Amino acid sequence: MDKIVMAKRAASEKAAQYVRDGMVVGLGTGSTAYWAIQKLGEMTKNGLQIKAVATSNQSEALAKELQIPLIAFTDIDGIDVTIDGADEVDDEWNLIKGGGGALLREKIIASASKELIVVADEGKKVEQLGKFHLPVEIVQFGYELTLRKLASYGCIPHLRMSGEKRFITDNGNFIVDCEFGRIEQPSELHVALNMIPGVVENGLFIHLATKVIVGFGDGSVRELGR
Ligand SMILES: O=C[C@H](O)[C@H](O)[C@H](O)COP(=O)(O)O
Repeated sequence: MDKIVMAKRAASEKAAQYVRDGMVVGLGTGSTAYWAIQKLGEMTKNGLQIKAVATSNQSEALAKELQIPLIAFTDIDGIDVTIDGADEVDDEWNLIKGGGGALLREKIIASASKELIVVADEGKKVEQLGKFHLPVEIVQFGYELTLRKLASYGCIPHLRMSGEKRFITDNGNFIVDCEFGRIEQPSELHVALNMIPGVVENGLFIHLATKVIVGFGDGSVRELGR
């Protein structure tokens, strides 16, 4: 198995150990969270009793395929634990997410979770956020204007494409990948970007992660301390 895949899988399988009978579990999105969902599928097959909510149509489909029981939001008060990946994690455990375009649903579910366990390969750990272009979900109407506003915050905005077409999120919106280079003040930027009319949500996850598990190419894992 490829070393990065091994790292992603190891971190995800470690995170799954925190899931207990009776929990409501948030299923993340992406190539790392994929392994957590796989592991939870195996655990439910072996008798683990959980109910899950998914952060994307893709993860929901995978959960169904693995026969992980899903529950409607109307039937839960909150979420016990969510396991999700990240594109970048800094020393404060602030994150950039949304590389797969799922940031809005991910943030709604992370915000409703008592625990957000972030699973990542070692390449995702950074000292400062911003090398990865920050994904921002925007409504389609007037997107040219929203792009200009985003640029006024010091980034080069790239409207995300999927082949020849514009990428459309599960919520019917566009994604703009904002090239900042370095993000000096993530908390302030997070608030400022969400104030722009047309912006639905941005991929900065500030103080939401409660645990970060990093996987390595040799299959070992490390839980980060703060
Ligand atoms: O929109 C996608 C999510 O935020 C992913 O969790 C993030 O992009 C990390 O994905 P991956 O585990 O595939 O690197």
